[in-house]
Parts: sequence; C-alpha cells; structure tokens
Amino acid sequence: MHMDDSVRLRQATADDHAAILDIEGYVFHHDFDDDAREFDRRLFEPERSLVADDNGSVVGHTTALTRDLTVPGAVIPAAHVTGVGVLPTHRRRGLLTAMMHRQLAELAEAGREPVAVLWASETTIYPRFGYGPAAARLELNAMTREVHITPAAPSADGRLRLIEPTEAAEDLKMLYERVRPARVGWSSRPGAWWDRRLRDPSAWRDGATTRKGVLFEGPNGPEGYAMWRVKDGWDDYGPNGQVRVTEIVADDPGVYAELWRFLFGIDLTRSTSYDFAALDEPLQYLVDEPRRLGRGFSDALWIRLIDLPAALEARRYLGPVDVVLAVTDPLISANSGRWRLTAGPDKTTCVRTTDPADVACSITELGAVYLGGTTLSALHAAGRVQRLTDNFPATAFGWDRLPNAIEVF
Ligand SMILES: CC(=O)SCCNC(=O)CCNC(=O)[C@H](O)C(C)(C)COP(=O)(O)OP(=O)(O)OC[C@H]1O[C@@H](n2cnc3c(N)ncnc32)[C@H](O)[C@@H]1OP(=O)(O)O
Repeated sequence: MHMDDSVRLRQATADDHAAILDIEGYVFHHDFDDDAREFDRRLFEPERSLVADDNGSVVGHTTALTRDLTVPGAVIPAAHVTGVGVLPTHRRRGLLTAMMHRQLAELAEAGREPVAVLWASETTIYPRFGYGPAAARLELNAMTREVHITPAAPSADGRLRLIEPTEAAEDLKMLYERVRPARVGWSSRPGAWWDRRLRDPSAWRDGATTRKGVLFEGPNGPEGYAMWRVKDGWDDYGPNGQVRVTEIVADDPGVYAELWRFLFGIDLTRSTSYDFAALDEPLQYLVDEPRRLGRGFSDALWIRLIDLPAALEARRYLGPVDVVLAVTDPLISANSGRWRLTAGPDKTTCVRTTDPADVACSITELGAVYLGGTTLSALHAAGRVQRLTDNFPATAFGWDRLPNAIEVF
C-alpha cells in the first residue's frame, strides 16, 4: 500500500511531544506516566524528529538523537535513531518507508554524522534501509553455585563500597568516560542521558529491587562500578534469588574480576544475569565452567553509513589496507560507486576511483562490518559480498575487541 494523500511528513515541534509518546505507547505496548513523559521531554530533540501527520493527527514518528559513538580507534558523532513507530491504524501503507527515506536524506544533507545507529525491534525492518547488524550481544544467566571466578583470576588492591547510584553519579560518569573511548559500541551520555541511565522507575524493575550500586575504590580513588537489581526468589530448595546486572564498568582486569566476584557472591541468590555482554566478554575467561554462564545470543547495534568516505576515514584499521570497494546504495546515491580505501599507520583515505573493484557489496554490508563485529568473509560466504579479485580484505575491518552494545536507547 502507498502512503495516503492525507498524510504528510514534517519536522516535529515541541508541541508534538505528547502525541509522539502516545504513538510510542501504542506501538511498544506500554504506558507512560506523567513522570516518564516529563523525563522523556528532557531528551526530546524536536528539530531532529520527523512525524507523519494525517490531517492534524500525528500517526508516525522517528527521531535521530545527538550522541557520539565509539567506533574502531575513534569517537564520532552518530545519529542515534529511535522511537520509530506507526500507529496500528496506519501500518503497512509505506509510512515507515517514507520516514526512513526522508530521515536518511536529511542526515546526508546535514553532513554532521557519518553513520546512524539503532537497536531494531525486529530484525526484518532495517536492512532494506541500509542498516547492517554490526554488534551482537551475549545475554548471560550464570548459575552461580556451579560457575566460579577462578582463583587464578586477577585481583586488585582496594575495597568495595555500596553506593546509591544517583548519589555517586559523578564517580560513575568519570569511570564511564575513562573507559568509553576504547569500547566500540558505547555511546556518549550528554545532557539528560546520565539521568535517564540512572532513572529507576518501578515499571522497569519487573518485580526486582530498586537499583543497587557498588564502587571499587583503589589506592588512587574509584576504579570501577557495577549496578544491579535482585529478584528475590524462594523455592523447594530454599533461596533462589537472581542478581540482574545492569551495568559493569572497569578497565583494569583485576578490578573487573573483583566486581564479578562480588556480583556472583551475593547471599541468597543462585544466579546472576547480564544482558549486555560483548561476544568476547572477558567473564568467559575468568570462570571455571563457562558453559554454566548460560550464554544466549542476540543482534544489538545496527549501523547505517550515511557518508561512506567520511565514515570509512573516521575509523582506524589494525593493519595496512588498500582495496577498491564497489558499493550500491539505492537511498543515498552519493555513496554508490567505486571507492579506494587506503589505510596506513598515519593516514586513512577513501576516495572515488575508476580502478577495477576488488569487492562488491551494498551499503548494508558495509554497515554490518563497520564496528568490526561482522566479517566480510562471513558475508561473502552468505553470498552477500562479492569477491572480485584476490585482494579480498578479509580482516581489514576487524578490531582488537568485539563491539559492545551496552545500553538500549
Ligand atoms: C529504531 C527503533 O525504534 S526500532 C522500533 C520499530 N518500531 C516498532 O517495532 C513498533 C511496532 N511497529 C510499527 O510501529 C510499524 O510496524 C513499523 C514502524 C515497524 C513499520 O511501519 P509501516 O509504516 O507499517 O512500514 P511500511 O509500510 O513502510 O513497510 C515497509 C516494508 O517493511 C515491511 N515491514 C515493516 N515492518 C515490518 C515488521 N515489523 N515485520 C515485517 N515486515 C515489516 C513491510 O511489510 C513493508 O514491506 P514491503 O515493502 O515489501 O511491502
């Protein structure tokens, strides 16, 4: 079906906020109380939000929030696309398609952000708009009576101090900022984003406690933190509580291990879950029985290259690269064509060329490999990337660690 003539797309105004949250309530099946609405308003960027307006009623929405994203070797501005929805009365008439096309055109025109990033509610939605699955996540649910941090795991000098996360916000921010530049997939938290991260409404608790926090303090001050809730539980065998970790941040291996030791050891609990681990999560190598970590797998961050040469020049590469990519991008034609990507120790360039291509793919596949979490070889094996010469950059887009999608936005 095609978008009805009565529907037009327009930039949102501050007055649209309530209607946009009504849409989000309908499509994501949850209710926003006054507090949630007021809070969301603080994050609202009307000039970056697009609404579908049907004769004065807002029936569809998308937005691109202003945050930075860590990519291999760099921190870059990235359009954080979220809040996408079309009312059930208007679905499957092309509204999302129209909104995505316009949003991409506007992002390309603005030229501020070389890439866009999102979490997809369903994996079928975004490839057609050029988004590729760029960072997966491990979802852990460790049986903590059966898996232990090994005695050989590193330790650290210092002590653990229980904190109320909002009161310790400055320490948490400092630690997050210390680690963020090296963790591909982490986003900056400007303005009200930290407040949002530390919000703890009962609707988010799923019957668990309020959010708790612990700070690891070494000889020179705070060195790491963790936040969690506990879902209390008792069964025929006695206590069966679950520690639900929401964030764990430390760059020192000893501190990191100390935080997990603590989280695994909370009395009256028998399991510890964490839904935001990278596929190469170090905890897997800190424990004696990794299978009992209860590992599940899911896609997480999706990347869309908005400005191909700017995006490929913005990130770093582990080794020398010299390759010609033939790229098709039906939605942002400036990205289509042949590009020579050259990366050396001092300089990376990505320029148009008429030379024969080594690799051919669509913009979606470049999005998928951009964070170093998906390999070109796997996409080639799936027939998604064509290998045209022997100069196939199988490892060129890899990075030292796999990307980590730490936070749903
Ligand atoms: C970044 C984020 O915010 S992710 C959150 C996305 N939002 C949601 O999941 C909320 C619930 N869903 C919705 O609001 C709507 O179904 C949307 C926004 C996903 C799709 O909006 P629509 O206006 O119906 O999409 P539109 O009509 O443009 O469909 C485009 C194409 O995608 C397909 N499509 C869109 N959404 C879906 C879906 N959820 N499942 C399967 N196919 C889908 C359509 O069938 C159509 O395919 P076709 O062109 O081959 O016919």
